[in-house]
Amino acid sequence: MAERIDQNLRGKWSPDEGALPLHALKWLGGRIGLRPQRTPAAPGSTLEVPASALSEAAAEALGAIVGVGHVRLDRASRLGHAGGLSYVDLVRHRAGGELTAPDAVVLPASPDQVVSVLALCAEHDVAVVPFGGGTSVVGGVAALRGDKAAVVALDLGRLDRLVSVDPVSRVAVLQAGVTAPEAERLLEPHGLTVGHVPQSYERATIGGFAATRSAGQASSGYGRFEDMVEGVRVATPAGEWVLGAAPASAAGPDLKQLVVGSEGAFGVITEVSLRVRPRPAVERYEGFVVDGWETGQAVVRALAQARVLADVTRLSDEDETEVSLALAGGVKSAAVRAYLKARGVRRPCLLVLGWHGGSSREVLARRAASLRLVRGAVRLGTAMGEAWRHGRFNGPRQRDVLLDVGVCVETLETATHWARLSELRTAVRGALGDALGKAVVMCHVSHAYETGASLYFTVLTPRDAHDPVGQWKVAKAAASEAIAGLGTISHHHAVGVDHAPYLEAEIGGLGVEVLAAVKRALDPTGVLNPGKLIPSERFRG
Ligand SMILES: Cc1cc2nc3c(=O)[nH]c(=O)nc-3n(C[C@H](O)[C@H](O)[C@H](O)COP(=O)(O)OP(=O)(O)OC[C@H]3O[C@@H](n4cnc5c(N)ncnc54)[C@H](O)[C@@H]3O)c2cc1C
Repeated sequence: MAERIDQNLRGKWSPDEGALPLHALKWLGGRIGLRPQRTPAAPGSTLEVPASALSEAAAEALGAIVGVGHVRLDRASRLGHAGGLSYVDLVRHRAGGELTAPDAVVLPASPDQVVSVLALCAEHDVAVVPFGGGTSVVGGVAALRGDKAAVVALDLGRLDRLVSVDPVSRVAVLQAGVTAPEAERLLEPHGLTVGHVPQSYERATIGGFAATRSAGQASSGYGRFEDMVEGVRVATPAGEWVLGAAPASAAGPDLKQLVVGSEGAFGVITEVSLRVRPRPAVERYEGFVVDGWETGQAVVRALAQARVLADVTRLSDEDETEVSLALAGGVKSAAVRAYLKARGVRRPCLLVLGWHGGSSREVLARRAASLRLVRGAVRLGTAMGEAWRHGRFNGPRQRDVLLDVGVCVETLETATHWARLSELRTAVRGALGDALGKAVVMCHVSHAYETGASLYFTVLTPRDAHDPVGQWKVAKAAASEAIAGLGTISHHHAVGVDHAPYLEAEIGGLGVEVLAAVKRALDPTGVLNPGKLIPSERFRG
């Protein structure tokens, strides 16, 4: 667990050294006019961390609950919990902007300890930022104190157990701090899987997924994370709350769904009861290319509406397909381009489909049902599908090396109904292009529903060396304005700080009031995650 507290990993995703290949640098030079600049990944000693504002009395009392060694006031621990992993967070850790560190890091070892910590923090006027994997990209773990005297990061890494497995009902209870790979490792002997595979898989936690309504790459087959949540155990300053007595219930509104997505503002999720599935014996991934975005989205819509989506269904637009081929480089991508040209595909859009099942027969039957609707596509076979699977977690590493050479590289996401999907995509691309000038704006659909789909954008542009944070903030605001009214401000990254100003436009003033009222009931003095989810001015503790 201790290795998770590593400030060096706040400036990049992984400690592995890597460099951008020459062909990719050349391509970026031509496409966005990049002139490479060096950015240190972890300047370490140059970052300023002010003296801790946590009172001695509070630190001692916290130590009495969690153990003295588990209240950390040292610089490395505090820097290791200063913010999440958005582009702006990474830039700040590379000394490109102001960084706010918590006054201390507190590591409870049990749900009961979390309840006691919250009561104590309320008594000592200390804000609490629940911290899972710290992979938030919307400011969800920013160390904001609001109107409190101090702020601590509540690292849930010691809540790392598989509590129980009910193989008959296919329900497993996991503690909140269990990371996704660890959850799979713990469930493997039972022949079970969670099936939640976001790109942040390697570092994010079960509690974080529940707190943000996360969606993984296989959401078409396994569902979004909230679909998997059977129950939650939550610590709040008002006491413990346990929800989820049955798989379905008409006992009033579904209160567990009020906790799921509450981003640490209502309580700290300490255990999650999850619907789990048998581990697939067979997984088959294939690549296809369709001609143009409109054709591609019509195919995905047809699959969704006929309810024959593959477990992984991912459509890249022309720009994303071009970048994938350009950055991959080599003989193979040149051969693919030549082949597509020969087949008359003018605007290649890559479609990756992946089916899971208990046997080859089952997988092939599901594949056949899907492929009946994938008309007019060029098949690139399992090699292309497997290449995608092999590189499915490479995004954050590629981001590290792009950052190293001075690229502003960030993502944002939304969702809307099919009838508006293209309008929304055009609006966001236009807003980002206008704000950033020479930029590549890529887009893909990776979560599809009968009535609509998500859109996920990745932006590459030369970084403004003088004000990298301001450069992205302007672009992000422009994109958020474009989204408002056409789609949701977040399909799966959550609200955090970044999207809080846009929440009211989506859920209405009454909606914000309802959230504030729930917070008042569970967290009357407002110690939990100030400034996240509910804008501070709308909540008075
Ligand atoms: C490179 C990269 C790729 C990503 N890809 C995806 C993706 O494919 N799909 C996706 O959905 N998201 C993705 N994300 C976003 C992020 O990984 C998710 O939001 C994830 O669910 C956060 O989990 P975490 O454990 O890191 O939570 P954290 O970042 O630690 O916390 C997220 C929020 O939840 C709160 N919180 C954390 N744990 C608890 C708890 N136990 N109780 C109450 N509140 C808590 C925090 O205070 C914070 O507000 C990505 C992020 C990165 C950096």
